[in-house]
Amino acid sequence: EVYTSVAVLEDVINTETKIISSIEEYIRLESEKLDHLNRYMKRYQEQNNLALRNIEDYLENPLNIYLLIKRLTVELQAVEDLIGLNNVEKVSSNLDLYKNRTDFPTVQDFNGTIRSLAVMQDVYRLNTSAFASGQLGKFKYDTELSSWDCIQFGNHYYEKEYYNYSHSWFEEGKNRFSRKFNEFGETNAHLNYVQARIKEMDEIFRKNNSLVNHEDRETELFGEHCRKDMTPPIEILSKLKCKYVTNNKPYLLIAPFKVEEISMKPRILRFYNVMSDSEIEKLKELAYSRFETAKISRKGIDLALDSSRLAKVAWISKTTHECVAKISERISDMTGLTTRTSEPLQTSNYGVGGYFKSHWDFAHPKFFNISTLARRNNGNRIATLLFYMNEVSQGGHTVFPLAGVIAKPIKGSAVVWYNLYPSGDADNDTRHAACPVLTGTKWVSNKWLYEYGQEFLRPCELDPHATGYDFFK
Ligand SMILES: O=C(O)CCC(=O)C(=O)O
Ligand SMILES: [Fe+2]
Repeated sequence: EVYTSVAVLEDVINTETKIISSIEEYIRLESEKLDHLNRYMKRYQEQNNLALRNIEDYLENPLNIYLLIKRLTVELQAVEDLIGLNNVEKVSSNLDLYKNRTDFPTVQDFNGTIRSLAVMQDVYRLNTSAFASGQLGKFKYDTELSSWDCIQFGNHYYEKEYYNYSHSWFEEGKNRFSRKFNEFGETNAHLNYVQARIKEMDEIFRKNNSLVNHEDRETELFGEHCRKDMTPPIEILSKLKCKYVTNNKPYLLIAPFKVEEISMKPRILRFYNVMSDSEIEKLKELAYSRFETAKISRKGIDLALDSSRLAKVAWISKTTHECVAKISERISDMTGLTTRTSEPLQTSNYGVGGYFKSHWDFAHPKFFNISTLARRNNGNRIATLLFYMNEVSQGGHTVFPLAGVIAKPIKGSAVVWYNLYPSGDADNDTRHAACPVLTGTKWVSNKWLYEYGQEFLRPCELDPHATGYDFFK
């Protein structure tokens, strides 16, 4: 599918250009054919009218007889050939060529796009009329949805039994119908359909005596944080520090890491300027060609469920390019941990309204048999580094609903936290989500470090839930 990545859609626009040329070519061929037929027709008519004026006189002339026979044999055959000339096939085979491309959108993409836009509307509580007239957050685009489009959204919410959203979309569809925002030759049948649905839902509302809205629990949980202002309250803010960190590395004395605490519990840090613009461009390029296979190679304890994550991901190993190895070294310097047991870097590009519902990055003992996992892999995901590769124009924040923490994408920065206590116990408060991208796109890279190999770098402490241990000592 293509709607799960905005980057993939860039190519789709070029394919669309080619499709438009194909259709233009078809119209040109068909127009030529019709012009030709028109000329034949005119000649036929002239001759026929002439004959009809006085049939006997007409047939007196042997040349007319010759021409009559000619018209109805040789010429008619030519006309028939012209009518039968199949431009459709020629163009269809061209179109098929484009449609068979792996990045060509399908009807599933169309439905997926509606689904994700609906999540976006729900999370950001976008007003239906405003949304349909191109108002997305603080931006107003001059793109309008038609009556037909509104019906599609209405249907989507109807099927999910989100009746008040459904109702508002059908209402919008009705208004737009009368305001001639309709297309595809919509008829009154559409309007009747919309009115029937509205009536049906009014009935449901009347029976339930209130508006019904079955909001998705997970969406509700992180949505609340996605809508919030990102500045933490002053009493928390005043306790958070920032610092230059060298981690006892001589070369870091010259260019120390700029680190900021963004949460105390769980402890979450943001490192600034830890991925350069050229590294970002390189990673995007490497990721792009790996997006397809990435889905297949997704295995093990990646907890991402397809339905809960709307992004394309690529796994990029250290050996792929020197910049990936460099980033790995930097990660060691930042955390004081080894990357030897880590997973390859995961680079993701979010799709239309792309989001990632609340999850833990580690295999949670509640859902996984940790001892089998530990034997198979390098233990559990001890720490997460989340690199932001661009600034999202609206939305796309990372939120930690249980901790009440919001991290905004800042290009070149990385947000870092431990998923596990020094004892190896899970830190439930690290549960987090990626808010839908409202406008723009979002690129991130994740690095997950594993327990194995960290024994001496991050030793156990007496208190199993000790949080004293830090990335910067
Ligand atoms: O993109 C984000 O903000 C979070 C991504 C994330 O949580 C993940 O990939 O595990
Ligand atoms: Fe995550």
